[in-house]
Amino acid sequence: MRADINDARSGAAQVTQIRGTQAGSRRSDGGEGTGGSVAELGEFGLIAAMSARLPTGPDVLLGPGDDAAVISVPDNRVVATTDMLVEGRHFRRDWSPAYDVGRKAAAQNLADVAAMGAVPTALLVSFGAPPDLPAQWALEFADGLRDETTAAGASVAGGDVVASGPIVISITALGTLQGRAPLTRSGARSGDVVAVCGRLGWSAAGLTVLGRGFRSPRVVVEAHRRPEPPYDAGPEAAALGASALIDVSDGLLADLGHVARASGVRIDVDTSTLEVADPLRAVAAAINADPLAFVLTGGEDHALAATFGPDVELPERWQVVGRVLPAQERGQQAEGQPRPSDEPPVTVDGEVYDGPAGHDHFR
Ligand SMILES: Nc1ncnc2c1ncn2[C@@H]1O[C@H](COP(=O)(O)OP(=O)(O)OP(=O)(O)O)[C@@H](O)[C@H]1O
Ligand SMILES: Cc1ncc(C[n+]2csc(CCOP(=O)(O)O)c2C)c(N)n1
Ligand SMILES: [Mg+2]
Repeated sequence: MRADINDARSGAAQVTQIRGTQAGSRRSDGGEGTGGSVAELGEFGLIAAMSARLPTGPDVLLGPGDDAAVISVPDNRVVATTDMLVEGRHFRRDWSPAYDVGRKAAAQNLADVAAMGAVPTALLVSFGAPPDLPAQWALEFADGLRDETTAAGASVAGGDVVASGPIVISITALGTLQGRAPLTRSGARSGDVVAVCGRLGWSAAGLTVLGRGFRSPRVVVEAHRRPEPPYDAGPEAAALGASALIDVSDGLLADLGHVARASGVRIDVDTSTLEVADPLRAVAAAINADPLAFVLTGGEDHALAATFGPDVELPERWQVVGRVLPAQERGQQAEGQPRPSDEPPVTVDGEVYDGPAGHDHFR
């Protein structure tokens, strides 16, 4: 067993060596960053150029270069999640630089690991690109991936490249629970409070601005291009004894809906507790909309939303925004009323929210 690990470790060192050599030769023969397309780089040139820019840390025993990676599993369990980004659906090349798409692609996946109360260890990155994509785009994308992954303390263990129509990115993130129990969506209990750590509505406001052909307020455009999930708040929530946890990717109401349904409870959000930052107000005013809609239903900021028992003392960055209520009893329903399972599981100031709760890819 020990010997295997040692073999794998020495293998990883060799791979690093090979990657360094390949990247070096690419650079010296002008294949990288000279304005050529990914087709000119070729499949293996692209892999070499991208992987030379990506980080491998101690959990990756064998990184890019072989048929598969070998990653250590410190506590005998691995947290695994996968997410896609499709050009035109999740990002536009004229709205976001490649570097930011790399950061966002990593962030979206790393946040899902954090949302289990876990710490990310490694990413596997699949990248589909049209052959005429400038190689520089792919390399800057890799730089963004590298920086976000490193900031979260993880590595890129491998991936795949393929020719595609629009750019398609599929990332699998792995993580470790470090001996803790996973924080699922199903543990919320009536009497708990709902608390959020991170920004809400900023990315949606940025998307609105970009969609109307503007580039300001700059802070919301930046927030849309480059989310900043509070990764360490996931394990923190676990340590505080949270009962459920989720990242807000589709919208607060939509994602709290997942928690409420999985837990068999209702949740009421108290809008008086929600911070509506000035840039969100400015965007809403410009389009004659309600800025609260950004906060309640905007996705892609990847804040973490948790439920905690009422007696848990929360650090300042966790803002209590609502409470968990018992599921409505069937017996209380008047005849002809919708069955409890049809009731929206999340209300806003005690009322059913009038409008979509968040993003739905197929609606
Ligand atoms: N094609 C699929 N096959 C199997 N399971 C799937 C598939 N698509 C989604 N799931 C599962 O459904 C659950 C919800 O998926 P979803 O992509 O909505 O995740 P999310 O965490 O809610 O969103 P996000 O990834 O944006 O944070 C996850 O557990 C996911 O693994
Ligand atoms: C060009 C463009 N159009 C629309 C959006 C908005 N958007 C796309 S996916 C998503 C929810 C999370 O997705 P997933 O569930 O896949 O993680 C949102 C809010 C965007 N980012 N870019
Ligand atoms: Mg999620």
